[in-house]
Amino acid sequence: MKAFTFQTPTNIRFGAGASSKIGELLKGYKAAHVLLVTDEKVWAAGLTRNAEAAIAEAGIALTVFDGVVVDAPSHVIEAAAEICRERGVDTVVAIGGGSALDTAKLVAYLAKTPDKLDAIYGVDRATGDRLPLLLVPTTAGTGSEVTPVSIVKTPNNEKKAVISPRLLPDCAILDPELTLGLPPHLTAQTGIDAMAHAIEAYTGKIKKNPISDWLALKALALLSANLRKVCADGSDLEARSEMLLGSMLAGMAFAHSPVAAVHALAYPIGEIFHEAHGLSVALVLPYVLEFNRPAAEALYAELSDVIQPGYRRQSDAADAVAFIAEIEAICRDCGVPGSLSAVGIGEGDLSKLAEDAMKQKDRLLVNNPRELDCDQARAIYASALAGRGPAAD
Ligand SMILES: NC(=O)c1ccc[n+]([C@@H]2O[C@H](COP(=O)([O-])OP(=O)(O)OC[C@H]3O[C@@H](n4cnc5c(N)ncnc54)[C@H](O)[C@@H]3O)[C@@H](O)[C@H]2O)c1
Ligand SMILES: CCCCCCO
Repeated sequence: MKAFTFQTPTNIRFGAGASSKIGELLKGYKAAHVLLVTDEKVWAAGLTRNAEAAIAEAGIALTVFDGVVVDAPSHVIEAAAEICRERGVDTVVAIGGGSALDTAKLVAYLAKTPDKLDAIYGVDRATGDRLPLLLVPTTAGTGSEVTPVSIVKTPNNEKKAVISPRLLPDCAILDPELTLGLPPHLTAQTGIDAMAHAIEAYTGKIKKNPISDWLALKALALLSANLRKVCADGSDLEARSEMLLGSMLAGMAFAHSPVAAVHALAYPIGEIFHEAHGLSVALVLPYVLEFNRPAAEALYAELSDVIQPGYRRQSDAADAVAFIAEIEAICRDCGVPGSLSAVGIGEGDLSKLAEDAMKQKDRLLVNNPRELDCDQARAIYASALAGRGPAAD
């Protein structure tokens, strides 16, 4: 068996109402002044209320930073880190989606180690200390609460990654009650992003390992069994719980066997057309899988009865086709638009999208089960523009 390493937060608290118990946890981290990182919508929805009450009950000072902006722009991260330094914050808590979690990870780091963000983009370049960090996801989701990754939007609208074990939190608190109010379109997009994490981790060419495989398989089983349910009825707490667990397991999986072409082709849609990350992923997912199929047939076949428990295995070829058809059906059933045209993308945009996707060659595309060049990336976008149906070869 190939050698591998595995790293994940040591402290995970999972359960309905878990965020209400954050006060005792913070006392354990000797917190005296907490910065709560969230965004206006999450705050206005009352999702931080229980945590704020618990922090007050514990006699801990609190500064609320509700300035998180989607895709974690660098200037927001730097501003919040400055607030920490100015006000003597000693602990960072985030309650929100991936944008809030990614913001908080770097706020906790930069508040303690005043690096320049430009100096720490990439792998293992953030080597300093950070403030104690607790992450509470409200989408299911990016899995950012258990990954060593923060994705940052730079001033020139590029998405850059800081990848360092320093970004893993001291504690991940998963409270499914906080996801109950996630609207159906966000539920679908974030759930499909989580499925893409599991699929790409499972087919990762370089770092796939037995633990990332087990995590990806369990994640995919949980996510595919519950996504339609929570899109139809967001009040289903058990289904929401399984989605949150699935997205966390998918995060752990891709943290060790990184994502690939689905994400490489999704990023430019977010950067150029400012579409939400999850939607960008969902718009290209079936088409990238179809492109990969010749090289990933056996692996996709292994996933065919994971996402459809009643599916009877036939042959790798047939099972891989069935797997992609079911992913396509999940996207369709959960309301994902069937064409890139739904977000204003036209034929004239495809070359630029493909050129930008190729910028992820060294970080993401290297993990893809099938090599792809710029022309093939453009052809995949063309298939995604043409809409539901077979993609490019
Ligand atoms: N660090 C990682 O490992 C990792 C992995 C994947 C994606 N990401 C990044 O995460 C970001 C996407 O995160 P996301 O998909 O969770 O969305 P998000 O954090 O950008 O939030 C999207 C919207 O959903 C709202 N929202 C969040 N939770 C809600 C709730 N429970 N009820 C109602 N509204 C709610 C937010 O207010 C926001 O308006 C992107 O920047 C992406 O690059 C990071
Ligand atoms: C290694 C880069 C991780 C990307 C996270 C998914 O957007």
